[in-house]
Amino acid sequence: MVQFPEQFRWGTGTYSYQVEGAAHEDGRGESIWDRFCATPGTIVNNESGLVACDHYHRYAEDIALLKQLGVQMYHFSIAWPRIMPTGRGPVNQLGLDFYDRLVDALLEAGIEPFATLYHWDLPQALQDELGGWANRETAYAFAEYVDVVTKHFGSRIHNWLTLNEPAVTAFEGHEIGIHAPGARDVRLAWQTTHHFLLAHGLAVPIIRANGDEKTRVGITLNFTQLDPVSDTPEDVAATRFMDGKMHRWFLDPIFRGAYPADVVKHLGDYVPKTETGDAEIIARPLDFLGANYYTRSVIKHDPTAFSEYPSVDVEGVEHTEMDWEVYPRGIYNMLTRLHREYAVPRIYLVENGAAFADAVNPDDTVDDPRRIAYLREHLLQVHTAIAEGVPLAGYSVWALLDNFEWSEGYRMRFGIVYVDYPTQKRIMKASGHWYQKVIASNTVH
Ligand SMILES: OC[C@@H]1[C@@H](O)[C@H](O)[C@@H](O)c2nc(CNc3ccccc3)cn21
Repeated sequence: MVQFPEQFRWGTGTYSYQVEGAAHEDGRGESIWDRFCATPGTIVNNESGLVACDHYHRYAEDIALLKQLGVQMYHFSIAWPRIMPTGRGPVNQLGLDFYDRLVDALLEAGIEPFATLYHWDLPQALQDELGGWANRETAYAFAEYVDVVTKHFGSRIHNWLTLNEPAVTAFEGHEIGIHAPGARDVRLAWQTTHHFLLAHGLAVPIIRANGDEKTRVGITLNFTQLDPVSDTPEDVAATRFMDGKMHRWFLDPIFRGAYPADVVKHLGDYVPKTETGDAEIIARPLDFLGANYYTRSVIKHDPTAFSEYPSVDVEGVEHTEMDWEVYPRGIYNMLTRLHREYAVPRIYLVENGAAFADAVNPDDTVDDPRRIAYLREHLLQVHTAIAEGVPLAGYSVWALLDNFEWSEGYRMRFGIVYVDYPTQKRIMKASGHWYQKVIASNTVH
């Protein structure tokens, strides 16, 4: 049994496009994910977030679940297309009204809102008019949106995350093409990474100016344990590059003020175009780093690869429904690395969780022992990292609810609460009851 620190905060989360639904309600504009999902063949079963978990209408019921769990914090994202339906200019009051209801209900329940300003749902109008994140202008449009939102919520929301996982939305969305907007252009993908980082840096002083003495700002980056399939120089170099692409390309400009030289060298003339002053904007000091961890990837050299090296399957070890290896030691490695190499002032673990094939029993219960085991093993590693001095302030399990899992649609269930989509009925899974006890006792057995 391990005891977590007195002030350690426990949470969970959801994100706008994955749970809200109400895609055409109350003035919400189209997002690039609406457009992407409408393109046949992009999403399993051609599903979309049009209805999702109907959280837009059922948020009070979902907050009651948060209260039942006993969480102290709740991660959610604000949908830019609800606030500014065309991405710039006119503000949609009904969009602000929804998040007013959500935030006020959270505060009423004694739950700290942790708001992410961008979780991949760019207004489609900006994709049409500017080319989306390929255009530097979109970073400035993001800053305008951030100003509107933080002016409105700055006295009630004190923990802000500018972006969720710029690496994932940059490369899955613009290089691999399995996320919105579905581009497959290496040069464009790397250029978007710079515009995401610029957007982040532009947002930081705006959030502070519109907040108060309790306002804290961060960004959420995703981390995967990366190991070479062998110790050959080629496999080691391929792994080092992928660590650069997925991790150091974002950590270094934010915490060290410059892109990592080895990646810049590798990219050659594919390196993003930047402007004087960008580096200083991107490196504006943060109060905390949000970190997501799920799994390990074992990387193999490929002589034809340039920007993406392949990973190999690891046989004989547990995998989740996403075919992600269960590798708890990786969360310890990630946390201690951030502390050792980047001296991050404070860290929140924003997402950690697993998709398993959950099913409802005849008595309306859901047994998910594999998820309990996954969470327990990762939390034990988290505890070891904290005991070694990592300034981890809180942990949030992904996710509160089963939800729209991007290109996988609804077949992947990450929730500690089961969602029966045809009826929208919520059922707390065994992992939810287990997590409730972890929070109440602040211990993991
Ligand atoms: O896939 C589970 C969650 C997803 O639902 C969240 O919206 C997103 O923030 C999230 N990020 C990761 C980590 N990495 C990742 C890698 C490749 C594709 C998608 C996500 C997992 N997840």
